[in-house]
Amino acid sequence: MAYLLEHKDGIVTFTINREEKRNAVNDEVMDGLQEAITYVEQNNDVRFLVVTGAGEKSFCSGGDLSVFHALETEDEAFGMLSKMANILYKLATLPVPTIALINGTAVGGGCEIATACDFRLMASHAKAGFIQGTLAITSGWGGGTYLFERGLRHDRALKMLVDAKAYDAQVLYDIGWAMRVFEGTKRGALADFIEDMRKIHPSVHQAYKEIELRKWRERNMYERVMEEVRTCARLWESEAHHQAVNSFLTKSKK
Ligand SMILES: CC[C@@H](C(=O)O)C(=O)SCCNC(=O)CCNC(=O)[C@H](O)C(C)(C)COP(=O)(O)OP(=O)(O)OC[C@H]1O[C@@H](n2cnc3c(N)ncnc32)[C@H](O)[C@@H]1OP(=O)(O)O
Repeated sequence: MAYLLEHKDGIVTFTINREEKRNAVNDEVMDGLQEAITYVEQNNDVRFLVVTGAGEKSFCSGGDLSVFHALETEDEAFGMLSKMANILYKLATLPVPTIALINGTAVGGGCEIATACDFRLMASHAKAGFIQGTLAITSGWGGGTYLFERGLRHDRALKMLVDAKAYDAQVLYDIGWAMRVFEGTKRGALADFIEDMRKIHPSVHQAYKEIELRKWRERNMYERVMEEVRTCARLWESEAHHQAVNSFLTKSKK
């Protein structure tokens, strides 16, 4: 199974379960994340949604290039990108707090998933970055748009995007992208992080999230996310992008 879904003590945990592919996202993972979101929407006893990856090496390495390299044109790319962008928009606008429990490398779309969550807790050995630029594309699942809304200084957010490289956890904490850097188990880090929040009535959490979401609606977040998708789709069909993906896939096979 490409993902695991668990509901325990009010916490729904969605785990991308493709360690051998560094938890890359394929259609099954996308559908699983949608399933997790629908479950949270329909069950009032869910207090938190946690997204994480199996193992210790990777949180998520972004879109599965071995599958999505088959998408050649702008229209083909738009189909895949907008599917995940819509799912991440639902994740980002859930009424319960969402937590990216970053157990290992989070790059490309993996960094976008983490940015769509309210909070990012990072293992000290983990790295994260919007490395899409190395593939001659921009972020395409809405992550760039969320990044500019996450309260980081504008120059730091922009630098993350244009550097297109993975940063250490401590750097990401220093610039305000990661809220905590943890040693030890992710279960322990999560329990510690939600200890105070747990004591607060869920209606209060929902009310605060609604304040933030009202601001997002006023700022046309959904339309901006879809514009990001279109931009990425346009770059996707370039020769530079297809060459960069081929070069990654060929290197992997050696
Ligand atoms: C499509 C949407 C777009 C977006 O909108 O954001 C994207 O997400 S683009 C995808 C961006 N992601 C990448 O470019 C990441 C590529 N992967 C890596 O850079 C590295 O694999 C890693 C994540 C830094 C991990 O490095 P390492 O620990 O050294 O592992 P390997 O490189 O040896 O990988 C092991 C295994 O996994 C396969 N793999 C890794 N990432 C992907 C991926 N994104 N898609 C498909 N397959 C992936 C890799 O090919 C290896 O496979 P084998 O050679 O068969 O063992």
